[in-house]
Amino acid sequence: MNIITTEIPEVLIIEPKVFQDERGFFFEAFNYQIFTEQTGIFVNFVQDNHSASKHNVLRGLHYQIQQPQGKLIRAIAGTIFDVAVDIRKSSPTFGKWVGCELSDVNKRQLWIPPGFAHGFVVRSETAEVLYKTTDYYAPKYDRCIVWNDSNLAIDWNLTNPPILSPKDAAGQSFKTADIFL
Ligand SMILES: Cc1cn([C@H]2C[C@H](O)[C@@H](COP(=O)(O)OP(=O)(O)O[C@H]3O[C@H](C)C(=O)[C@H](O)[C@H]3O)O2)c(=O)[nH]c1=O
Repeated sequence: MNIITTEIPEVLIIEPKVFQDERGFFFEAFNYQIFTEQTGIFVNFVQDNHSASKHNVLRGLHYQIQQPQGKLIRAIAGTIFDVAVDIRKSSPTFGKWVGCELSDVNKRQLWIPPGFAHGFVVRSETAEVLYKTTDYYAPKYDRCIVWNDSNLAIDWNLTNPPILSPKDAAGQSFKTADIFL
């Protein structure tokens, strides 16, 4: 497993060791012992999520005001641009974002600890995303920061306006977001 650091020290890009042969490929998508030994992060994933999206769908930026979720994200089909925003008020990188292309080709994963807003946009025709979370879904604590917030100024590199859920289209601005972290 290869670990690539990002401009936010706690957000990591993980490249699994992939075994290719004439049949195809195999890799361990998650191994607790290797993950903790190589990252020094002790995680307890309690939920596996799976979403499928069309081209140019943008999901996010979501965060939780209580029971914040850490996430280990990967695309098992297609390509997404995955973004993490540091919303930890005490953090030296508060308000900073990092993005990474995740795809079924690069098989990269993104580790985003609790305390971040998360979102992604689909760059391929369709994409299927799997992600593990360190806490359970709690809709009453779910919040959304609007994807194109001018203070965050995330470069989604879009050619057309994204397809959003009504919830995401009505997201808060970063400045008015009720960030508790
Ligand atoms: C997230 C979630 C959703 N749901 C139900 C609630 C809705 O009826 C339906 C769709 O939910 P939502 O529109 O919130 O799904 P996404 O827009 O993909 O939200 C996710 O997208 C961004 C990228 C994230 O990082 C979060 O994991 C999550 O907020 O699934 C559940 O039953 N359990 C869950 O854990």
